[in-house]
Amino acid sequence: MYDYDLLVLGSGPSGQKAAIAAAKLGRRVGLVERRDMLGGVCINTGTVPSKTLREAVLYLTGLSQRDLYGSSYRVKDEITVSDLAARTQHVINRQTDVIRHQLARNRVAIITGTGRFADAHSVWIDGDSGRESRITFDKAIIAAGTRPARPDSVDFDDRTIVDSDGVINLQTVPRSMVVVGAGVIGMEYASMFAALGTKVTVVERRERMLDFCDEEVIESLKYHLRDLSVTFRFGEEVASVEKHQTAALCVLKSGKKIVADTVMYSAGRQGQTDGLDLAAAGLSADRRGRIEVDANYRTAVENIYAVGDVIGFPALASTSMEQGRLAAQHACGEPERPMHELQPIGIYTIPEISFVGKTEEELTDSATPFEVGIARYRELARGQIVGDSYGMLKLLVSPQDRRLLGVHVFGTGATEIVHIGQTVMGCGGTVDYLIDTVFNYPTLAEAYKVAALDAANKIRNITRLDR
Ligand SMILES: Cc1cc2nc3c(=O)[nH]c(=O)nc-3n(C[C@H](O)[C@H](O)[C@H](O)COP(=O)(O)OP(=O)(O)OC[C@H]3O[C@@H](n4cnc5c(N)ncnc54)[C@H](O)[C@@H]3O)c2cc1C
Ligand SMILES: NC(=O)c1ccc[n+]([C@@H]2O[C@H](COP(=O)([O-])OP(=O)(O)OC[C@H]3O[C@@H](n4cnc5c(N)ncnc54)[C@H](O)[C@@H]3O)[C@@H](O)[C@H]2O)c1
Repeated sequence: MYDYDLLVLGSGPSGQKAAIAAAKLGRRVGLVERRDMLGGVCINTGTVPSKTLREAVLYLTGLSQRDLYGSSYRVKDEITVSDLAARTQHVINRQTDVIRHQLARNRVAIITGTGRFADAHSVWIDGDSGRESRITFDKAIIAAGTRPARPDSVDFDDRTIVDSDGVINLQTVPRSMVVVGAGVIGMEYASMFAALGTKVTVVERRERMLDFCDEEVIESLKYHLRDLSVTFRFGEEVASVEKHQTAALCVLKSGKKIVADTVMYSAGRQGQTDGLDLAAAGLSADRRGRIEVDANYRTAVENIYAVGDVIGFPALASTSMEQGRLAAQHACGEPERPMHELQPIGIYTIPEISFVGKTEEELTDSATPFEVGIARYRELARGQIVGDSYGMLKLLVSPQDRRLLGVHVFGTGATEIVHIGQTVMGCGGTVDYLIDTVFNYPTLAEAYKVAALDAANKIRNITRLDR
């Protein structure tokens, strides 16, 4: 008999949910994780620390209250790294505790150490004691996640030249910072440091940033960040980053040089598969360390699954959890429904962005007619109360069957209220539901009614002429 019915490698969102789902189905489950990494990248270095840091920044800088109390309003004048770190560490500790208890009460055995395949039914565990132990399993789920990519041309020292793991351990709030890569990670941190008063320069190889989002929303984000003194260098590639005595020097391919106290390199991530000895199990990974899977998250080896960031796009905590649960259900022979195709995106820049469904650009490219309905927070009582004068909600509506095709939100609570639109869309609802329903007042959710009426009015005007 095998030691475990199911062995999960990695305790990030996908690994946790996989382990608990299998345990609920009565399987004997083991979960392998390195020391001090319970909860994965998500809890320890990625999602949760960055989102906690953002809350601390928003609170201490008083940024979100300045519309109400004036541009000099601050909760604390000199914000130190320890002010920020205290809150982050508190949340990490609490969340780690929650995960440990959840796993324990579901009788998932936590095996501390680094796993690598011995063959397709066993792994070696290196538990730091100098001796490896061997564990056997019937089925395995690889949930090993990713780490920041670290090119040789960048002189990382984890003090002045950091990646997104190192940025949460900076010793001081830098006066100036270059952010390499305007992806989600780059833009979230660029927002936070700009809010703290750091002079941020963002260097991005492409001509645009976050091009999967609504263009108007990204224009608004750029406007807000420029207002916080952020400089954008689009269409520019970083050739190398050099460490000097007191600062770092960023050399661009165009010949430009930028000096900054800190450089944060956030230009992509790499699957953590190099230490797994995949070949021993009959598996392989691509150049970026990713493992290929089928629609059931099964790898090329029948009893081994892979989930989360290690399988690539969309590489989000939100989707990873679902992948883990679904893979475990499949591995346990339990019937399951596929993940709903409508998946939200939440980007925690300052201000935040969230959307679900199509963008205007996608609809135009596919020659799908749509009408736009807009609500501006400054016209909502709740928008005035919270002091958000820039927020907006945009609905993309089909003039043919009146269904919602996309929901785009920018500003306070965007990542929360997007789910109202997602639910309507997911249940096949139309703009008429939003018109006919009653919303609490005063709320930001009321934006849905305002935008729905706006879209319906425009559709009516066109239909009248078009008869
Ligand atoms: C800065 C940042 C911010 C982010 N913000 C968001 C966000 O706001 N929303 C969102 O949805 N997503 C966000 N993400 C993405 C999110 O963190 C990931 O999608 C998610 O953590 C992936 O989960 P996972 O299950 O693949 O494992 P991960 O969280 O990547 O964890 C993998 C774990 O596997 C362990 N492991 C690896 N190899 C082995 C081995 N051989 N033996 C034992 N253990 C091993 C590692 O130690 C690690 O703990 C962010 C990511 C970063 C970096
Ligand atoms: N809120 C969220 O959901 C959230 C937050 C953070 C991260 N994440 C996830 O984490 C993953 C990684 O994010 P990321 O931002 O590191 O990667 P990314 O690949 O999305 O972005 C990297 C950016 O860097 C640019 N780039 C690459 N090399 C460059 C160079 N030499 N010079 C200038 N620009 C360069 C690329 O063009 C790209 O735009 C993503 O999958 C993302 O979805 C999600």
